[in-house]
Amino acid sequence: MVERLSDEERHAALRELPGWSAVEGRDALARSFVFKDFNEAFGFMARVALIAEKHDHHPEWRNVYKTVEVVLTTHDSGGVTARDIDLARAMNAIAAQLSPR
Ligand SMILES: C[C@H](O)[C@H](O)[C@H]1CNC2=NC(N)=NC(=O)C2=N1
Repeated sequence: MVERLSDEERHAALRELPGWSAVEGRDALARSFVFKDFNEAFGFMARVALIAEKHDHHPEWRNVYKTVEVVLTTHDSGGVTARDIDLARAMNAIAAQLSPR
């Protein structure tokens, strides 16, 4: 099983992850992505889904129109691990490709 990150490791990782923050009362990370429209939001989810399957690591997420709310945690480990940091980084990269700011 993958080890949970320490508070220090999690904070250090979050500093390198624009848009992500720690969830209150739970060992998890969260970010909201807002896209141009539903098509972009769903395109984002489709791309992320392929990566999630490939790495066998899946987000908790919710889509409403052009917004995708994501929570990342490693269920098997009961908290945030390097697997969540990797997926968060991949999500930021995909989102940046879809709607560059
Ligand atoms: C059996 C399978 O490998 C596990 O259940 C995987 C699937 N996807 C997962 N996703 C997440 N976020 N955490 C996990 O612990 C996890 N475990």
